[in-house]
Amino acid sequence: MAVLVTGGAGYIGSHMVLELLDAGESVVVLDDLSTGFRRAVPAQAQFVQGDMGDGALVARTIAEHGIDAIAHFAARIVVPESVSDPLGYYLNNTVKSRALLEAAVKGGVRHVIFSSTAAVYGEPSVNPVPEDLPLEPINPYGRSKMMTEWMLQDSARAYGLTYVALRYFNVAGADPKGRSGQSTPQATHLIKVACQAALGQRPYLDVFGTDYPTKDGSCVRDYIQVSDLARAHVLALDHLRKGGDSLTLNCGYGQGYSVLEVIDVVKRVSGVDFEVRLCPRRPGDPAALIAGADRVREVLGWQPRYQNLERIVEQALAWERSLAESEAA
Ligand SMILES: NC(=O)c1ccc[n+]([C@@H]2O[C@H](COP(=O)([O-])OP(=O)(O)OC[C@H]3O[C@@H](n4cnc5c(N)ncnc54)[C@H](O)[C@@H]3O)[C@@H](O)[C@H]2O)c1
Ligand SMILES: O=c1ccn([C@@H]2O[C@H](COP(=O)(O)OP(=O)(O)O[C@H]3O[C@H](CO)[C@@H](O)[C@H](O)[C@H]3O)[C@@H](O)[C@H]2O)c(=O)[nH]1
Repeated sequence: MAVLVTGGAGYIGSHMVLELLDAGESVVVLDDLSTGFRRAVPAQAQFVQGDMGDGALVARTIAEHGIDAIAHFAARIVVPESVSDPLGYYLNNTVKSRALLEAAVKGGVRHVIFSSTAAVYGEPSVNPVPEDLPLEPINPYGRSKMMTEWMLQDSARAYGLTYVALRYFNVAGADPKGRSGQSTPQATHLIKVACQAALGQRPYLDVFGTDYPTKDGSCVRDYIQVSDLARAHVLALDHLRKGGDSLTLNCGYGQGYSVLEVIDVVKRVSGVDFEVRLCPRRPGDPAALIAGADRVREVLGWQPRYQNLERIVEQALAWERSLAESEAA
């Protein structure tokens, strides 16, 4: 038995690969390296370079490696890009997920763990957001993910596979042992960008919006540490392999931090008072997104290990330093 990790050369997928290897699993990574990195895949994992939409390649990979479960991370993930290129997003995230699922069903794969997102909720009417809130995504990225959730639901009913859809809130930090982290040079994620500003790799940091109806006017988000998140996937896989039902679970800590609070923590932890510019709102940003986070703990017995923003920022800073050192070498 082996687990196929699509997008395993990317930020979150590479942490899942580490978590699976640490748990003694056989791992095969399928990644087209469009935003991922070959060096992010550890030597103990098998690597197949290719497109998850290539049904013949996926079928061959499933058969050759005896795949019983797929952890499906591969996607395009930049919300504003999905607004300017919706068909590109529906192709990669929805149409190619359909091809992957078809090959999985035909190849007898029993379980799928899917990377969904808080973006399926759009502008939620309540916070913390419960999983059963009606889905009203406000951009093509969120819709492309919602449709894949629907395909999974329908496929589970029709073909008997089981799945866990995990709706991530804001993912941050890096492997505590320094083996992986967020490597995308043009990443737009707040904690990454703030760490780059602290290390002098960016001249300043923009705060997008200071007039939101929140505690200090900036947006509030629930930041979950990436290895904690990967651990939830491993528990989800155990749950399915033991015969558990299909599930949809939020992944967050249930704790919100404003953009200005995050910046304060990055300044304090780094000891650098970098320049911050107050800017107009960024289109498409909901004011607040906090996970209703009880279900994942109750159903999977998930216990976070790194629920501490200072610690998450320390990991992100350490990773940025190591990236800078490896680029300089
Ligand atoms: N980063 C976040 O805060 C966040 C939040 C919610 C959900 N997610 C979801 O988590 C998953 C992983 O995101 P990430 O932050 O690690 O992004 P990432 O860009 O680092 O990783 C995506 C990986 O998928 C690969 N890929 C893309 N299209 C592919 C294709 N057609 N075939 C094969 N490989 C392909 C890329 O090369 C990359 O390695 C995505 O599904 C994303 O939607 C991320
Ligand atoms: O330079 C920056 C970058 C971000 N922000 C703000 O910081 C917050 C968080 O932004 P970001 O880190 O870009 O994450 P989100 O836009 O919240 O989206 C993330 O979290 C979503 C789920 O909550 C996922 O679906 C997305 O893939 C993932 O990028 C938002 O209010 C941004 O406006 C700034 O003010 N300045």
